[in-house]
Amino acid sequence: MMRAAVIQFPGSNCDRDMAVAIRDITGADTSLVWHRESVLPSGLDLIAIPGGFSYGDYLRSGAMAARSPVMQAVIAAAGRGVPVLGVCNGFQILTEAGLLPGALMRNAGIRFVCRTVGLTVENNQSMFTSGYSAGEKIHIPVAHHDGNFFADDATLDRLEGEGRVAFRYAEPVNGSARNIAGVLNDAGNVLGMMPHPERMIEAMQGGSDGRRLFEGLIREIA
Ligand SMILES: NC(=O)CC[C@H](N)C(=O)O
Repeated sequence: MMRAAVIQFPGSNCDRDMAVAIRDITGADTSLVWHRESVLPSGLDLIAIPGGFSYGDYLRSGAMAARSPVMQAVIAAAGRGVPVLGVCNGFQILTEAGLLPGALMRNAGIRFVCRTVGLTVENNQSMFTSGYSAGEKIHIPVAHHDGNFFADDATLDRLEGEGRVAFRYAEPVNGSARNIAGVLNDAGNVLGMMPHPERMIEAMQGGSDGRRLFEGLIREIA
């Protein structure tokens, strides 16, 4: 059976939603792991870093969480090829931990943005995006004040050239460079994205475009 872990930090608030999505869609044996742990459950097939307001977003969103003991284990697992999915605050934590390039700055419009946005699937060849077709337009909610992705032009060119832009906003949402909403690491086993796929897994939530990320992932991992 597939095994997954969802990491919890003080101030995480999407941890249970993420665990429910993973359990319901993939059937994985999913544990919640507190940030003070320095050892992860063995044999993990997926690590999820959920959304929220770790450490109250003080200093910079994700900066303190990135220095939690558990992140050393997450970095080691990512290095071994274990898939790591970071959503929203999770994306911020992954950039702060150096697992993904760039930074998430304050939204260009200063305000918190909380609404369902259109995304285009830029690369459907990754283990996280194989449930979509290339160029497909999907709808997934965002809820953040620091979603404005920044990287220097050389890094952005490299990300685009290597197919590491997984998702792009269909229209400007937060000032993100080149409307980037989600990026992959070099090896393709780490994805960070600001939109919340775990909040769009059944009709009751307004759609199921997020569900297909997890469905694609289970097929890739199984
Ligand atoms: N939903 C979230 O994960 C919020 C992320 C972060 N605290 C922000 O507002 O930018």
